[in-house]
Amino acid sequence: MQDTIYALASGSGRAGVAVIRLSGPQAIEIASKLCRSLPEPGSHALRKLRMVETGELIDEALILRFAAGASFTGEDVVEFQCHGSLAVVAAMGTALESYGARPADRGEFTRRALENGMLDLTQVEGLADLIDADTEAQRKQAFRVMQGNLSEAVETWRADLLRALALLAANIDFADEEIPDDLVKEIVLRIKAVRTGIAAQLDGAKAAQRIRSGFEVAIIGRPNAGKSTLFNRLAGSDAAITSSIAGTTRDVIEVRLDIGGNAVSLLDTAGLRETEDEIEALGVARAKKRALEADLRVALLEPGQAEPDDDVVLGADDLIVRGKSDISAEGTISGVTGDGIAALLQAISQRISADAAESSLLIRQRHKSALATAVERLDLALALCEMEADMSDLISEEVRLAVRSLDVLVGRIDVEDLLGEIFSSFCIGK
Ligand SMILES: Nc1nc2c(ncn2[C@@H]2O[C@H](COP(=O)(O)OP(=O)(O)OP(=O)(O)O)[C@@H](O)[C@H]2O)c(=O)[nH]1
Ligand SMILES: [K+]
Ligand SMILES: [Mg+2]
Repeated sequence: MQDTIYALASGSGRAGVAVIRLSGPQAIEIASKLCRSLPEPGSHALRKLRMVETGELIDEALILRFAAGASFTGEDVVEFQCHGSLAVVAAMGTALESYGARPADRGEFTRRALENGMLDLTQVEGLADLIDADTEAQRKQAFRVMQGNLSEAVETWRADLLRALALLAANIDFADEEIPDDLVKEIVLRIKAVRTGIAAQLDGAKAAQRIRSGFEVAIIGRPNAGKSTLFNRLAGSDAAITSSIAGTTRDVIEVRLDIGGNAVSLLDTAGLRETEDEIEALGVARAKKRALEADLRVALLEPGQAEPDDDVVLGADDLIVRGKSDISAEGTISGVTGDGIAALLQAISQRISADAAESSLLIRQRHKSALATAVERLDLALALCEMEADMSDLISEEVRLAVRSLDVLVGRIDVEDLLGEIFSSFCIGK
């Protein structure tokens, strides 16, 4: 029999209310000892909680009871909304353990939800992201995946491919006879439709992962252009050292910001120039590399500089700003006075939002890999469909392998290998 597990599901420390969740085959029995009569499944009631042997009162709590099959884990679940003191939570733990429950491991409630089919693997990943969400875009994206939007898409593709397989099986039954054209056409149409749907998701994978991990924005320019000063102004802190000595910044310095509802990693970089200084040269190399990899570059020009140098090639979307507007007539921005900062943030926000709008539901690298494999298989299948000879057997095999990739994606197969990694990021009580 499964253990019955409990954990504090709300944040730890002093609070108005502490939510303690109890789940497992003995949940009802254990909870009944503490509060004599439980509310009906699917309802709640206020109850005094006491130790059955001594009659000692622990707390008065709101009890929520969920029926097996209609709870988060799929098991019998009782939630106690107690007073949120450390002492009440500790006393509840002692009581629950004395009646046979044990503390839950990290992510154990969610693992049970997965095992009981309440969530699939992508939904678990969406849930993990929702709990970690800092920005509005992260929340929206995680919520969609947790709700099962990716699962639904996968199930639709899977059903279409299974239908294609059924048609192929019928095709094989025609053996040496002429294969009906219509049948081949329908098989090809179905495979193509699925391929198109998957490809659209793959197109948005990069943006989806950027929403999750943050868009990188690199400030670049000549030494002493005022990059670090601008960086500190945008970051709202003194994260980077600034000075009048050219070549002050060496390492890439990074701060996390929320710009217009998107997570951004803002990068300060070494001033770009030819230099004899070995360490500064390393810094310049790093600056170039990170600037090229970044999603957006902000080229800061020094007074008198007509256009950006070509150390780092800029794209059409990259931003060019003229610095030190407090001492230079052509300047548009000043890290010292804050002039033009709002407009720069607005421009960054606009570009990132445009990228973010392209995002799909593929919030993990493994989603992308699984679907890329599926597309490869479908492309092979489609190439085989073009052949003169009857390739039904080989086509079926490729389609089956594509279905297999979809099954891996939602965790229908090969799930065990992934669980450790996925649940290690969960907190206790989830
Ligand atoms: N007047 C004025 N001075 C500025 C402004 N921004 C930076 N400075 C000055 O310019 C000098 C260089 O500033 P930094 O922010 O260190 O420049 P940097 O581009 O990071 O320099 P490196 O890291 O050496 O490449 C310092 O003396 C700053 O005080 C500005 O907007 N206006
Ligand atoms: K400097
Ligand atoms: Mg600097």
